[in-house]
Amino acid sequence: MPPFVSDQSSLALHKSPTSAAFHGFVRRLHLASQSDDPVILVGEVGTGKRQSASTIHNVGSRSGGNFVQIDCLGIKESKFEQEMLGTLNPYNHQLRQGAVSLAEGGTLYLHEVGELPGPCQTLLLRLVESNTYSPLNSSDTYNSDFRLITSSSQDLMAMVEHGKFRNDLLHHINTLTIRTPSLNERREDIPDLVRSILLEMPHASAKQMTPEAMEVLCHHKFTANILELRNIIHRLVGTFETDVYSEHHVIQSIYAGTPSSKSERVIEKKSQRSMLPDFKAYVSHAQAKSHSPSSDAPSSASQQSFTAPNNATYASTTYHIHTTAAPADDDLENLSAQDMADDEFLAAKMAGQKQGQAYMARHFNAASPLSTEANSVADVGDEDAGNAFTALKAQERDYILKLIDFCDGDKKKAAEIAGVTLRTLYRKIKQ
Ligand SMILES: Nc1ncnc2c1ncn2[C@@H]1O[C@H](COP(=O)(O)OP(=O)(O)OP(=O)(O)O)[C@@H](O)[C@H]1O
Repeated sequence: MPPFVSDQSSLALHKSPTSAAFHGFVRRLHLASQSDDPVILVGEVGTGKRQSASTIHNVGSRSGGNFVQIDCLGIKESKFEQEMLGTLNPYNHQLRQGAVSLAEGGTLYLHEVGELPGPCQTLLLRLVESNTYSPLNSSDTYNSDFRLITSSSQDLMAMVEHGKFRNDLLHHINTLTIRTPSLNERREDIPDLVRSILLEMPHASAKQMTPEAMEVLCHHKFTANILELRNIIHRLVGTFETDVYSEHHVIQSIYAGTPSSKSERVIEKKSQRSMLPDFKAYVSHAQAKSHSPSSDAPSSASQQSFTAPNNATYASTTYHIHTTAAPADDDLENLSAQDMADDEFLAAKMAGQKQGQAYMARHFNAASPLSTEANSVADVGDEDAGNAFTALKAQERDYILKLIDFCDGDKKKAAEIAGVTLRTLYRKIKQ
């Protein structure tokens, strides 16, 4: 593929960004656009490195020239040389221009420069040291005049330490280093990004999302950043025939990716691994909601049950999958005030008692996931109270075990969702 000469649109530098991370980043892009020094953009996959390079070009003094980009991923030495320097046809003496010539007066952008094989790194070093080049098959030497922008999603310093990247080349290309923030660091920008992605798509500009759908998206743990967000939005538009997307549509779009390449498959797997417990927690709440007698009523309590208790269901953005050590048995014997409050809460959840409902309304504003069964138990007469109590304990234990299962064994997460302490959770499954 020949070097790509692009005039693609820039990030809107004049638009005031929402998040502090993006604000600082845009300011650095703006400063870089005012200089002519080499820039290296470092950041995770899909954070907008390519787009940022084109922005620096479009806003800077070289915008009258071309923005020429070469993707260094998997490029072979001979190909890189041809693409960079151009080739003189020995038969008709026609010169096929390379990227260096095309970028004259403009910008040369090398995407994922860390992927360049050793000999290509040497070629690039010679070029940036001498500012001259000779096309293949030609003995003529030309002066080069381009601004160099590179990008990397790898740690080039570590690559230098491991002998995989030339130290001297790194020092030629990293005069200005700009880190592209990950989407997880700038979640406040997601609604704006969603709108701009929808606006770009044919027939999608009027589409909307419910607040709950946007909330799901804003709490998703992105592993491929804006690239992943774009895919989710495109999948939404391409899959569901509706003008307003719900959280169910969004969740399905997050999980319904059908990756086409090996690398995308890896990304998708990672994404699924990181989201699974939160998703399962969502499912458990959705199921509980649909079994609840009030599930169809659009009351604020049932609407909020997705985020309650403690906003823990999927609101945790730094959720890690891990196993949690159980407290020692002795610790479980001594009940604290919190333990007793938790007992009261769980008992209320299971029994549906009046004061329990008040307790839940006061503390969690949540509908009980077991309210159907709980109400039926609460209806029994006094003489059956002992049996009912034993049944409740069994249901309570069953509920917690199911919750732990939904959370892939993560008891801390299960405790968060149940709205009790980890200690209480252990006590409940032991009894
Ligand atoms: N500010 C933005 N607004 C809307 N879309 C954006 C923005 N920045 C990037 N994108 C889109 O996100 C996708 C990824 O951007 P880009 O290719 O620039 O990222 P990258 O870091 O170079 O990715 P990769 O490392 O995967 O090649 C592209 O489709 C791009 O159009």
